Amino acid sequence: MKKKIALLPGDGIGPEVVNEAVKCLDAIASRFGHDFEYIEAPVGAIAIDQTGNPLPESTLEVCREADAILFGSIGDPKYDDDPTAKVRPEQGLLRLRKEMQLYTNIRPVEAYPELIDQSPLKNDRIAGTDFVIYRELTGGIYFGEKWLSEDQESASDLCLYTADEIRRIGHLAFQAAEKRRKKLTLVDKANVLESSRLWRRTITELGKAYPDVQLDFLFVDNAAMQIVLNPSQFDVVLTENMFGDILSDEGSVIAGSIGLLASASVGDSTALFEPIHGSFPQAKGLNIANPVASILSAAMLLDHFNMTEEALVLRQAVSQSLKQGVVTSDLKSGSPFGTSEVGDFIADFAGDDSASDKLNDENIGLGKSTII
Ligand SMILES: NC(=O)c1ccc[n+]([C@@H]2O[C@H](COP(=O)([O-])OP(=O)(O)OC[C@H]3O[C@@H](n4cnc5c(N)ncnc54)[C@H](O)[C@@H]3O)[C@@H](O)[C@H]2O)c1
Ligand SMILES: CC(C)[C@H](C(=O)O)[C@@H](O)C(=O)O
Ligand SMILES: [Mg+2]
Repeated sequence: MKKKIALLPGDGIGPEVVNEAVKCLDAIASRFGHDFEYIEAPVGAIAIDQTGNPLPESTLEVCREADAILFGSIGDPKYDDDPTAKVRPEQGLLRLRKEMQLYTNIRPVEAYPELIDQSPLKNDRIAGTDFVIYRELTGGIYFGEKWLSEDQESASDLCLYTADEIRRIGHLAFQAAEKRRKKLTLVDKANVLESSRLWRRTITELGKAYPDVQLDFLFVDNAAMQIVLNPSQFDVVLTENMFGDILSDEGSVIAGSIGLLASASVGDSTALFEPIHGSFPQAKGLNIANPVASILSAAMLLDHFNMTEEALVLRQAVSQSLKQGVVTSDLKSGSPFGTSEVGDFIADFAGDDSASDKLNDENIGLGKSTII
């Protein structure tokens, strides 16, 4: 199959981890006879340096014309350390999500059996954890009206949601729950926020069309605690933009590292696949970043292309790297393996039909049980 993939490596470790994901996609393409064409375009700080714009029109055009977007990460300390900067790398990602109407961000969170002993959390608490966060991605406080007073003594970010915005992600989250363990937890702050009460009313109403799905509600402060205390209670977690951002980083502690968590952003046009982590600027160029989140994002991209077997093979290869300890130092202190060695191992395994054909398909979760 011929597919056009927009590559937006971005800043910091973005180019390094995307490079490993592309290695893996190439291995899959040659094994299964696909033709993946990559079109690279700048975004974030590098795009500001080149054009003054964190999301140049030409990049947006490349994304619109692609069958999928593989995104690295954006962000640079020179902007993080300057609160007065008018143009910021993050605006490139936010505008891309908005322009492409990528209103649903899907972030699977799992306790991997291969890594469970290394988790900072107690094994018996996290064993069997397998949930997916459906994070609203184009509304809420991120996109509401912003202002800073002239004397710079007060500032505001408006959190605005419409029922339609809630319904469209709500449908996707209920459909995911129907295909999984039929439980949906809406996380909000309805005891305080009017926008959260709108979420509760709208999702409760929507739930009537999904009678097989058990709908629960949890305040976000309690949810933050439950995610580390008793994460296996969750199946699909539906939440607004900022709560989803925060809870997914927290969820990565269950997996063992934020360098493992992938995501898919879907909506009305070309879907985008990206790790949940940022540009980890301290690691740039050091060959120490974990490429697995980016590689598992590529597996979600394969699922999106309906290349189910290909996605499974790639996840099996990741699983082998974890089993055999071919991991970066975030997972095993002092590990001799860097970003590119881990990527090579996974790509070689995924591309070798004699190796991965022998494996049992069972228990390969790694973000699989999700509709995208
Ligand atoms: N989607 C994105 O592009 C995205 C997401 C989050 C943050 N950011 C940006 O990234 C920059 C840095 O932000 P931050 O330090 O808060 O978050 P970060 O996710 O970049 O890093 C936080 C910590 O997570 C760990 N980590 C992250 N990625 C890893 C990987 N692949 N392998 C191993 N360990 C990894 C490191 O210990 C790191 O110190 C900022 O400019 C921020 O705005 C971008
Ligand atoms: C960089 C930032 C705008 C982004 C977000 O908050 O959505 C990041 O934290 C993420 O999780 O993708
Ligand atoms: Mg985040």
